[in-house]
Amino acid sequence: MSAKAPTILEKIYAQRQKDVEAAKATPGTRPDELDTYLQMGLAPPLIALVPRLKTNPSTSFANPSLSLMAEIKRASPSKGDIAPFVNPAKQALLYAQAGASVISVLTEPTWFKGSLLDMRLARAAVDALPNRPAILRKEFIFSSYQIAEARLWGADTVLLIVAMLEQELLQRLYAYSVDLGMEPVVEVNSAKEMARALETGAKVVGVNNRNLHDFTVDMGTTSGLVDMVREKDVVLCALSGIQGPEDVRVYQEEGVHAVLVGESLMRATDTTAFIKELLGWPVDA
Ligand SMILES: O=C(O)c1ccccc1NCC(=O)[C@H](O)[C@H](O)COP(=O)(O)O
Repeated sequence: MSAKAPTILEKIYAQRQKDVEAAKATPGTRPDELDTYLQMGLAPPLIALVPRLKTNPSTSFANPSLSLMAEIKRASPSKGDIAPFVNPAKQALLYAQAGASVISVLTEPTWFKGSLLDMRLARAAVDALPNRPAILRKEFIFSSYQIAEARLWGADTVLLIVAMLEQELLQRLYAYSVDLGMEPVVEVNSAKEMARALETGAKVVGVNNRNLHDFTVDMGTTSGLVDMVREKDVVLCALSGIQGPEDVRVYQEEGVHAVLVGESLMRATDTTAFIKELLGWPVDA
């Protein structure tokens, strides 16, 4: 009997383990060195994710209001190249000026063509803005080392994907991230994963409409999980597959608090106009 072929998530995980081992063995970025930098207070100041997600251009006129997590995505395993030569600093500034509450930066290099430098530049571009957006390290995280890296390179939050992590490790990484001042975005794709996310005490949960094993996108995935958090103090975000205002309107009516948009923003010819149209925000918002 032939062994089952690894899914894309398993392939990414295996490659990232090698990448992290290499970084940990490199003089200058060994784990004890990152710890020392953190203890010396060398990580840049950060902002709190939850309050930032609760402020957005629609706070004054929509109930519930809806925040934007805008992603910088050069490429992806499902689509190949999307915008390989995007300037992450300029893109981050555009997103921030259009009203994004969070800028999500993919830092995985092999399939997404991202890097920690992309994230650092996105942060630098928005750093001096009043009420700047939070910076999310969008990564396949399985080690506290990657969370320490994120903090030192200027993230305000990190992604923890429940499907990749045993509960004990998920809990440990969640606690480590909070210890460093970063409330993570905990990503789920099913009711079972949502229950595990809530068990950690997560305050921000992202439901990924994309199944990371087979790439299928089901926009009803988020809708199907709204009731699990309706009475809870949890910010619920819909991730992936969002292409137009109709997708967003449905989520907003269902009580979703934020949407994370990657590809359709990267392909927009007028990013600012597209954001306003997508979120139903006035042009001058
Ligand atoms: O985007 C992919 O093809 C992908 C495949 C396997 C694992 C993760 C993947 N994407 C990461 C994301 O979660 C998305 O970049 C993000 O939610 C934005 O999605 P979209 O708006 O559909 O670009």
